[in-house]
Amino acid sequence: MNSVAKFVIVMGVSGSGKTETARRLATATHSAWLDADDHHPAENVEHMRRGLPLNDEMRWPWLDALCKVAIATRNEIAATAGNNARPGQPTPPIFIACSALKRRYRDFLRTHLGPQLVFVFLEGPRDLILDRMNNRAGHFMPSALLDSQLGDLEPLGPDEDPLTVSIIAPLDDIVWQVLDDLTAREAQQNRTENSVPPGQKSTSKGG
Ligand SMILES: Nc1ncnc2c1ncn2[C@@H]1O[C@H](COP(=O)(O)OP(=O)(O)OP(=O)(O)O)[C@@H](O)[C@H]1O
Ligand SMILES: O=C(O)[C@H](O)[C@@H](O)[C@H](O)[C@H](O)CO
Repeated sequence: MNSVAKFVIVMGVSGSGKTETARRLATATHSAWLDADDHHPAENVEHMRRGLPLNDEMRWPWLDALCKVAIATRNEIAATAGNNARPGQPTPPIFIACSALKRRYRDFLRTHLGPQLVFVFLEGPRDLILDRMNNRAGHFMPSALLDSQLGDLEPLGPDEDPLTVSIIAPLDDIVWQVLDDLTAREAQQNRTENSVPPGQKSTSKGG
């Protein structure tokens, strides 16, 4: 499948379905996935557990740690793929569940993870998200923090090559919408590359 993206970040507020979506995307493509929640410093998790929203200062070290893990994972996969060399077989992207609420966080992720990064924004009504948060068990994030999450949220702008998906749809539909879009991006990239005269081909596509 798609090789335009090295990383696909599933973003949105708490409870919008990032974890489930990223996990299912990875299963469908036999790829890896990461949950950004696993890379918060312990103080951040404790802060949220107590019902307090994170601020920028608390989010920067977390995003930095996440980038390091994402790059290490990508390198590990590339090394393994190299050992099993299957020529012409592109490496699927790593799927990452990460809130990435603000534009400046996404710019940081772009700077550190490179341009082959696609953001998928899970968009939905507050009441539906609240309901899903209240009905899931064993998560540290209190639903009382949803409004601060919505307050911080800066949806993808038109210049961010946005892929926005409604979370009203069942998870399987969301997964297929994302995969269809990634495939379309891949086809578009191939068309663009094939329209470039030989000798001037872009080298930006990598594995
Ligand atoms: N499209 C959907 N239809 C039905 N249930 C969903 C859908 N998306 C997510 N859910 C359910 O909603 C709950 C919240 O989803 P999930 O934990 O994946 O959200 P999240 O964005 O990762 O939240 P957090 O950032 O707090 O970890 C889960 O119980 C999940 O199974
Ligand atoms: O940016 C943030 O405020 C945090 O990442 C939160 O989004 C939580 O980590 C997550 O939503 C809870 O699971």
